[in-house]
Amino acid sequence: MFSKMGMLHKMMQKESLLDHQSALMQLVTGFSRYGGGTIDRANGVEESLDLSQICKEITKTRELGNAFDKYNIKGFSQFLNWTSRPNDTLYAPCYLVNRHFTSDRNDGCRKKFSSKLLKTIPDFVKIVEVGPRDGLQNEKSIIPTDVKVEFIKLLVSAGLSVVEATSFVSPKWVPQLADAKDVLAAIQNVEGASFPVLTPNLKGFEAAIAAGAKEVAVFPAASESFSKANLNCGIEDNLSRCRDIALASRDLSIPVRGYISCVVGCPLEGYVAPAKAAYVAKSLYEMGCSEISLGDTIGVGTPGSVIPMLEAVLDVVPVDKLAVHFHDTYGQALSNILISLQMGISTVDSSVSGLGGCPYAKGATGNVATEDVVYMLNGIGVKTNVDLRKLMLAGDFICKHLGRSSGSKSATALSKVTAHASKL
Ligand SMILES: CC(C)(COP(=O)([O-])OP(=O)([O-])OC[C@H]1O[C@@H](n2cnc3c(N)ncnc32)[C@H](O)[C@@H]1OP(=O)([O-])[O-])[C@@H](O)C(=O)NCCC(=O)NCCSC(=O)C[C@@](C)(O)CC(=O)[O-]
Repeated sequence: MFSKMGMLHKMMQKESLLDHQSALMQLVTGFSRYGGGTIDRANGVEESLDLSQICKEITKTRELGNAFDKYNIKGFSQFLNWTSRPNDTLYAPCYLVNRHFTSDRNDGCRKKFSSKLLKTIPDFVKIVEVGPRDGLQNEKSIIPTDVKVEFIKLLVSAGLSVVEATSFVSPKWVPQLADAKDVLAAIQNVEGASFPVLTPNLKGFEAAIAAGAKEVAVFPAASESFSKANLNCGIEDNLSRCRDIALASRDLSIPVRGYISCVVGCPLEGYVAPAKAAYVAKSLYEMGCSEISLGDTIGVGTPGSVIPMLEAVLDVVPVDKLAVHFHDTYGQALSNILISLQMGISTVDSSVSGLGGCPYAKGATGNVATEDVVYMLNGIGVKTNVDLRKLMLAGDFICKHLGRSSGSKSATALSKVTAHASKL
C-alpha cells in the first residue's frame, strides 16, 4: 500500500503526466480507492505523511478537478472537499481518521476543531438509554420478559450508565409493559447502571418501589390535549400527581426525573409555545426533580423551534438539570441535539436502533438512535463511555427479535463496512 501511494505521489509531482488521460485516470482511481478505506496502519503507512501533502497538490491541480467531473468519482471529490478547509496540513489527517469510520473518540480532532462552534459543547455527555421503555412500549406483539432482560443487560455492557427499564402504568393502556415488576426483579443484581422507571401516579410509584425501583420518572406534558390523551387528566391535575410522587420519593431519597412531552409540538394542538414548556419545567424543578427531560414527542422540532423553547426553559431551570429527548420523525434529532449541546446541555436521551414511539402520538416514529448519537459525539471528541460496537450488538439483538432492521443510520452503515466496524 505504501509503495503504491508513494508511486502515485511521485506521478503527481510530474505535472506533465497529469495531462495524460490514462495517468490521470490511474491517479483518480488510486485516490478514490484510498479514500474508500484501504489504509493499512499495520504496515506503517503514516496518514499525515503523504496525504496532507497530496491533498494540497490535488487542490492545486485543476486537471484532476476536471477529471473528477468527467469520471464522477465520489471518493475523490471528498478529498477535494477536505482540502478546501484552511490549514489542511492540520485537518487532513483528522478527516482521514473519520473517513475510516473508526468512530473512536478522537481527542486530536477535538483540539484541532476547537472553533467557536464547538467550544461550548461539554466534554462528557451522559446518555439516557430509553430503548427498553420508550423503545418497546409501542410494540404490538408482546416481547417475552427474558428478552427484555437480556436486552437491558446488553445495553449496560455497552457502557450505558442509565437504562430506563420499564413503566408502572396501567396494563390496559400499555400492555407491552405489563411485566414491569418481573423485569425489575430480574435486573436487581445488574451492576453498573441505574434503571429508572415511569410512574404516572402514586399507585404506580408504590408498585415500582415495592418491585425494587431506585429511581422513578414522572411525565407531564406541555400540551393540555396530549396530557388528556396520554394520562387521562389535564396538565394541572397531572402536575399535582407528580408533586405527590416527588414528596413520597423525597422521604425515601429516591431521585425523580421529570419528562415533559410535546415541548415544541403536539399531535393534537400543533405548535406549542415555549412558555408552556417553561411553565411545566419550572413546576418540575420546584417540586425537586433531579433532572428534567424536554421531549419532542412527535419529532417535529427543528433548531428554529428548539432554540426558543430551550431559551425559555433555561430562564427558569439551571442547565445542569436539563436533558433533551428527541424523536426523529422528521430527521431533525441530531441537529437539535447538537444545538442543545451548544447551549450547554449535557444529558441526551436516545433509544438503540431508533426504536420507539408513543402509543398516544400517532405517526410519531422512534427516538433518535443511540448509535447515531454516539457516532456523532465520537466524531466531535465528546466522551460518553459507550462502546459503539457493543451497543450495535444490543441493537442487533433486539432488532432480530422484533424482525426488523435497525433504524440507526450509523449502525446500518458500520455493519455493512465490516472491515471498519472491526476497528471500532
Ligand atoms: C395514568 C393512567 C394509569 C391513568 O389511567 P386512568 O384510567 O385514568 O386511571 P384510573 O385511576 O381511572 O384507573 C383505571 C384503572 O387503571 C388502574 N391503574 C391506575 N394507575 C395504575 C398504575 N400506575 N399501574 C397499574 N394500574 C393502574 C386502576 O387500578 C384501575 O384499574 P381497574 O380498577 O379498572 O382494574 C393511564 O392513563 C396510563 O397508564 N397511561 C399510560 C401513559 C403512558 O404510559 N404513556 C406512554 C409514556 S409517555 C411517553 O412516551 C412520552 C415520553 C415520556 O417518552 C416523553 C416523550 O417521548 O417526549
